[in-house]
Amino acid sequence: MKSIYLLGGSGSIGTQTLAVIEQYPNDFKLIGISLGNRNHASNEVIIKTFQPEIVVLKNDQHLTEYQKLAPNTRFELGDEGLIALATYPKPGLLVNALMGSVGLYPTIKAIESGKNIALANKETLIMAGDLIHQLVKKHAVELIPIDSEHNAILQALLGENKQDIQSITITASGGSFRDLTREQLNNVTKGDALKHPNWQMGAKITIDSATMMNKGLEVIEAHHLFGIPYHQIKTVLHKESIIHGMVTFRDESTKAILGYPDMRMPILYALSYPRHLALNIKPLDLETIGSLTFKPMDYVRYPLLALAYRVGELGGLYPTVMNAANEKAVALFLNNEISFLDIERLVIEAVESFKENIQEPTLEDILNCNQKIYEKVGK
Ligand SMILES: NC(=O)C1=CN([C@@H]2O[C@H](COP(=O)(O)OP(=O)(O)OC[C@H]3O[C@@H](n4cnc5c(N)ncnc54)[C@H](OP(=O)(O)O)[C@@H]3O)[C@@H](O)[C@H]2O)C=CC1
Ligand SMILES: CC(=O)[C@@H](O)[C@H](O)COP(=O)(O)O
Ligand SMILES: [Mn+2]
Repeated sequence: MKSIYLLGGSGSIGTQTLAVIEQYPNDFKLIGISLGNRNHASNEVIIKTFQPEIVVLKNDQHLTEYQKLAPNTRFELGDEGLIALATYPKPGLLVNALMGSVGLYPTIKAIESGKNIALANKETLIMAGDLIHQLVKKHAVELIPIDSEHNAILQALLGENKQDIQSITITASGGSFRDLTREQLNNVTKGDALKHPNWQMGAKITIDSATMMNKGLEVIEAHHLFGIPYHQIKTVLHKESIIHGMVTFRDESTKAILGYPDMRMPILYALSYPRHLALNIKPLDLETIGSLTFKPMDYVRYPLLALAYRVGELGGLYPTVMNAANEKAVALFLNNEISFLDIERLVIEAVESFKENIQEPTLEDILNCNQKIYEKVGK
């Protein structure tokens, strides 16, 4: 029985992780969970059903009601609560399904407390990939990506020798505006942007997918997860999202991992790694799919992807600047304060005007930079 801790249990990845855990009551036990504010009724069901040892809430709004549902549960609040969960003194696997830069510090504390990590929160690696890499080594824990492309590449790399890799390829759906020109992007709405063609995801990543920032973040994420130089990390437009990731070896043979766009698959693999357990979903039917299509990535149409490669190469605090500017710009867009194209304008401006790089930043440098940029962007 594997003990599971879940940060961000009320979100898209969080609720799908709970669905996977429920399917395997003899393999996984939920020990701790953090829940947000978005759905009180659903929080009640989760607390009552799983009776976790520790529950972290954003605030005390419904605390007494929740306490009645789980009298033996320890309840904690806010950012300190996230750390209490990450450092809970029992081993296990921590699934980080928080959205945004808030995910970094709890990941670090969980690694320091010896927990294995199943990481959906890609922002952690964008901001502090080098530090995380060092800590994972020092504390001898596993870091397993949940992000679908990286989870696929992890599978394709099993049993392979790193020296044999020629390149890795991350597929991109193109997002909600993939059929529009840049001119047409002037008139798009938030409602349109939130309609991803293939995946049901939280609002922030759905917007990142529409701007192609998501692919940019994923390129940097892949660099840190697999230790592959940027020039060996490729992206390709693949509108079906059936192939998630590929590895090409130096003899040109290529391994690809396929599956319908359903995050329960990479989530279960991260929980059961390196085993594949059965999952009760629609079987992959290539005869019905018929054909898969690919188009070269267009860096003029998607300038944030080009920026991400540059920022990744620059290193230091640059990825944190790009990530913080993007997180703030997307929040402003979702709050109807800026237009869709303002997102990329604000991110590019933040990176271009940044002059205080530190090549090997400490955690404190990273957190300070993140906060400073977040506060500045859009002012
Ligand atoms: N959704 C997907 O299919 C995929 C997501 N990812 C990555 O996984 C991560 C999570 O994405 P997703 O599930 O879509 O996001 P959601 O917005 O659906 O969920 C995020 C979760 O984090 C919580 N949260 C957000 N901010 C805070 C905070 N300050 N303090 C405490 N809790 C907080 C939310 O609480 P609340 O309920 O209050 O909102 C919610 O539980 C992101 O990094 C994303 O890029 C990667 C691949 C696929
Ligand atoms: C499900 C997942 O991993 C997302 O990160 C996905 O990749 C988003 O789709 P895009 O290919 O449109 O970015
Ligand atoms: Mn992805």
